[in-house]
Amino acid sequence: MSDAALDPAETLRVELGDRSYDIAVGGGLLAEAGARMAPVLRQKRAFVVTDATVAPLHLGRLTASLDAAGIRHDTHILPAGEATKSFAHLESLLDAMLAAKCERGTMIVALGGGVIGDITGFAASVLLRGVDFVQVPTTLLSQVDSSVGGKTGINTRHGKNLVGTFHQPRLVLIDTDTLTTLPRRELLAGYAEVVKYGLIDSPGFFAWLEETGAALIDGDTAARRRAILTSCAAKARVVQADEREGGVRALLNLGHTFGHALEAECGYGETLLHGEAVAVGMLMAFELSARMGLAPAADVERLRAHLAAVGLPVVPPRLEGRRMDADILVSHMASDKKVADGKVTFVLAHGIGRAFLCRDVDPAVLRGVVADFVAAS
Ligand SMILES: O=C(O)C(=O)C[C@@H](O)[C@H](O)[C@H](O)COP(=O)(O)O
Repeated sequence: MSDAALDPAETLRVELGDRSYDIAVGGGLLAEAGARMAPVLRQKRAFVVTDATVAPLHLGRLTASLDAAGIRHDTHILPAGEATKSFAHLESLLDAMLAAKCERGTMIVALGGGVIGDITGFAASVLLRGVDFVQVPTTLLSQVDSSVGGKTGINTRHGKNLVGTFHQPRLVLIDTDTLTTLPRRELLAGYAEVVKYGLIDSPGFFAWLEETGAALIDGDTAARRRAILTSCAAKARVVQADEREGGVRALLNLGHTFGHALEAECGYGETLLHGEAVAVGMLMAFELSARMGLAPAADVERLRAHLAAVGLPVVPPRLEGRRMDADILVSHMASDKKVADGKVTFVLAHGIGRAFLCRDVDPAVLRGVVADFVAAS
């Protein structure tokens, strides 16, 4: 069933003063993209960025809608995958935008998953000192998380997303029908970020996911839409309260300090997808909380059981048959953006739905948690 068979698209608003924008969620929205973008265009011109996987699936519908709305457009296709979030691809993308003679009024459109949204948003934020962009996320992960909130960036050899900007989109257009072509592994990776919102401050949502998660993953369109709307609303609330991560926004990073360390060790390839790393990372954060006497062990087991039940990883992968090195993983955490005065701020939890920030993690307990997860791999 297409999501279009449900109610018409629903719209949320991210209130950020003159940087406010709508998030439209519904089935069939790609076909309406041109008309929906029209009110936020400064000129009838767009530059669409996508990747080699998404282009054959969805680019035609988007460009047809731009044609129908009389919006002239260029397109640029990047390779698919996390490795695309690099200085080299940023340079080639900016070069293509300049070669196409993009102007300050040209709308940059990111059509794809988190990688495309992050690098395209970054390019838009520096092109001609900043131009507008629209997020058209096509993966569950980008629909529930990365397309909202204005974090853009690329990875460097020092770590994940270490170079980037805050640059809010002018519109987020979520066509839930794009999930029908998403490989199950990608869908699951995005589902990890959905679970994250339950863990942060919504135990009722987590309980609903325990009931509904499997059906959602198997294709229940109403459940998918509800999960996307709930996640985007939760993210919008946090971003409105703390746009540039001076405090509470760091809660959205639950699982990411561990997750980014795992991704760095895996080399940003197909070995471990971002959402998979976040799944393992969230469990590590809960285990650390429990070992510090801050969270009930029963909640750690509840989280482990749910992640395993839907098919997400609960231990780090092996690399070419070998276990990762716990000390190297801990050393990656020193590059976390939440480091202040040389100390990492961790997102821990007093239990499901009760995340908080903690600056006082005992290094020996942390090392023990990482070592035990690695040993279980
Ligand atoms: O939007 C945020 O803030 C988040 O932390 C959401 C994360 O899920 C997302 O992966 C984000 O890109 C990570 O940000 P980073 O600052 O840790 O690179």
